[in-house]
Amino acid sequence: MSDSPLILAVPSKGRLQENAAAFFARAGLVFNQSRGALDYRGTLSGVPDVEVAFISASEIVSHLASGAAHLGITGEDLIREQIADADEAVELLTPLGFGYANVIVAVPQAWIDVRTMADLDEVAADMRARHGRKLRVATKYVNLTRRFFAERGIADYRIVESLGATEGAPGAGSAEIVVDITTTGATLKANALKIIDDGMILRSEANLVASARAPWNDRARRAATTVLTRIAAEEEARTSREVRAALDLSRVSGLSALVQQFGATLPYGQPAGGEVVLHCKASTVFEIVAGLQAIGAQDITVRAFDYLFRPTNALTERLLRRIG
Ligand SMILES: Nc1ncnc2c1ncn2[C@@H]1O[C@H](COP(=O)(O)OP(=O)(O)OP(=O)(O)O)[C@@H](O)[C@H]1O
Ligand SMILES: O=P(O)(O)OC[C@H]1O[C@H](OP(=O)(O)OP(=O)(O)O)[C@H](O)[C@@H]1O
Ligand SMILES: [Mg+2]
Repeated sequence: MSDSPLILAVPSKGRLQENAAAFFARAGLVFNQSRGALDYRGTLSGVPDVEVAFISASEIVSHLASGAAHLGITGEDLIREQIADADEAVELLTPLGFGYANVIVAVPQAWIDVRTMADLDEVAADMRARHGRKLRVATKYVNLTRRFFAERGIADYRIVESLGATEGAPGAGSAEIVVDITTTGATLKANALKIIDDGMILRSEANLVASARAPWNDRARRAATTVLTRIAAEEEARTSREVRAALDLSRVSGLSALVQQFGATLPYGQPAGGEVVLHCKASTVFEIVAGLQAIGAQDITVRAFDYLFRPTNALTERLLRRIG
């Protein structure tokens, strides 16, 4: 246990699989799945001390909660649903820009007078009073639903646990309303359902998540640092540019002002021999070029990188702060 490897849990199927694999590939992290595509375990090419677990997005959450995995990619919806003390158990290191899904409350379109959670509360009370029945909510997000309804003071309802095709429940007569995830809205539409105006429970996306309960021995820490450093270097590269120019050394004071104004850096020091190399945010590049031209710079080039390794990175810092 004291020198167990880093366990990295990666979605093996479903919506997140392809995006997660592409995300790691961009960071130069390539999986080796020795015994074919169904194999549950793998390694990372050229990164020692990492064991990759290929499991479903929902299993990844269980592994992170128990400490059976150190790092994983999964949806925030599943984290909030499956872990009661999520903020103690895990650290969301960074959102990943894919796997967007909203957890929402939806009712039949035919309920034209029901637009808000307050309207829904009235419907529920009414059903209880007139028919002695509770409003049935079909969902697999049982905990998120209970929390959200309680926060809004709605108590006259009953959850019908659903394991799939949740949106079909009202049509099938097994529930009146649903709580589920939606991305395009196509499934809701196909089932003649509409979202309640203030019925947004959670805006979710895929996250890179660390377990606070995994055995963070030195070997696992070192491996995690390698993985996170590459991920951060890819992200840093994507949002940064290098600008080079020929600059008369008498104009260097103008350069310092420009660097400061746009939060750029001179990573290789003050220009020597008339050549300037600066790094800046991609979004500021043309303003910096204009600024350089204004102080007489010539032959200005702008380049993107594959990776930009800074002395520290936010991902590693966040992990180390959390696991101590
Ligand atoms: N349109 C979407 N529908 C479902 N999940 C989505 C969608 N968009 C993003 N996701 C994210 O992907 C996660 C996993 O969903 P997915 O349906 O791929 O799981 P799964 O592993 O196939 O499990 P299951 O077979 O139970 O659906 C969701 O919890 C959510 O975070
Ligand atoms: O808003 P949309 O873009 O239509 O997507 C939402 C649908 O996608 C998911 O189901 P999935 O296909 O994963 O099937 P499942 O219910 O078996 O998980 C989710 O449970 C919704 O039913
Ligand atoms: Mg699904």
